[in-house]
Amino acid sequence: MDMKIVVLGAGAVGLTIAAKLSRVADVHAVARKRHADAVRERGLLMTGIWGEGAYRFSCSEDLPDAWLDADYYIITAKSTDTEAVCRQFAGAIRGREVVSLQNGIGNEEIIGRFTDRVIGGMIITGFEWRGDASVHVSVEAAPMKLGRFPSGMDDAVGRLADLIGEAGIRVEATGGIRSDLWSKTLYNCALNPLGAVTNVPYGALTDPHAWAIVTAIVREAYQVVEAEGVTLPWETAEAYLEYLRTTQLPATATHHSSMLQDLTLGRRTEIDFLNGAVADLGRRHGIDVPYNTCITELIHFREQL
Ligand SMILES: NC(=O)C1=CN([C@@H]2O[C@H](COP(=O)(O)OP(=O)(O)OC[C@H]3O[C@@H](n4cnc5c(N)ncnc54)[C@H](OP(=O)(O)O)[C@@H]3O)[C@@H](O)[C@H]2O)C=CC1
Ligand SMILES: CC(C)(CO)C(=O)C(=O)O
Repeated sequence: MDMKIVVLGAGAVGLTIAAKLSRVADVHAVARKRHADAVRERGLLMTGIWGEGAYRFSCSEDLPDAWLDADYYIITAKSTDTEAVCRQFAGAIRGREVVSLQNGIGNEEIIGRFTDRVIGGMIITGFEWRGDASVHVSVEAAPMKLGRFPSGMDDAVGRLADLIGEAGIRVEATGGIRSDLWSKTLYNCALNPLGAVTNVPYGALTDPHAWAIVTAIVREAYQVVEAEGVTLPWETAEAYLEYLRTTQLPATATHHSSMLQDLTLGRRTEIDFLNGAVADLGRRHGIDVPYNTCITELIHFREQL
């Protein structure tokens, strides 16, 4: 019997993941009406590095009863909507395997208030809207990571990773997902708000003036990660900055951060789950976090303009 997967809050990331998974599993995506209508009429249109095509799968604004026994519920709404999505589908996700495939720090903790089976996910691939239910997959810096939150490995994580791999997506299961979530958060904290306030793609941030700010943001965040007891693959902030500049940045140099896209569309950003979370935790640990505090305030100011 095929595995049953439900994607909740399916937008650029969620509809594309649903499309790929629909080739190897039974999939239902909960999306906004205009996307759901388009998926039903002509399928999700995908272009870019994950291949081209029209993918048909079950998609609606609600969660039909037939999907209340899904094996996995994957949340791909913006972090700002995690709480609302969990509340809306609380009856369905209680006691179920729920995966967060979102950016930032705090989503898994929110989901953990609604189910005791939380899987953390980290994805470092670019998904851009090209129209209703039409997504371009632009860049990819590393395989997706999946792991039991806050730590550990088990069969449920392994089975999901195998399925996602079968669907043709690069993925690795890990026993230390918090490390991956923080690694991605460092990347987003370093690049997203600065790219958003200056209206440039990531690649432009290697300019020495911009890089000085990136460096300060990362150094503060590094102290916070250490205080949180999370071990990252790089021993020091400087080692991470070198990896960011020479490996991660070139792979995504042309990308305009999702935060810039949010500001352009007049939407709330995920800043409180990125630099805002770093600033909050820093204050709790007694660490000075002026750069993360400043860039968080700046983004909140821009959100209102
Ligand atoms: N885009 C990217 O390249 C990447 C994004 N990410 C992360 O993945 C997450 C998702 O990003 P992305 O896909 O770009 O975001 P999108 O805004 O494209 O997708 C989220 C979708 O969920 C919808 N939604 C929210 N609540 C509900 C609900 N209750 N019922 C139905 N639909 C709902 C939103 O609708 P509405 O807008 O109307 O509220 C939106 O269409 C974020 O955390 C992001 O940071 C991670 C890696 C890459
Ligand atoms: C660069 C990218 C697309 C990588 O996942 C990202 O995280 C973002 O724009 O916020």
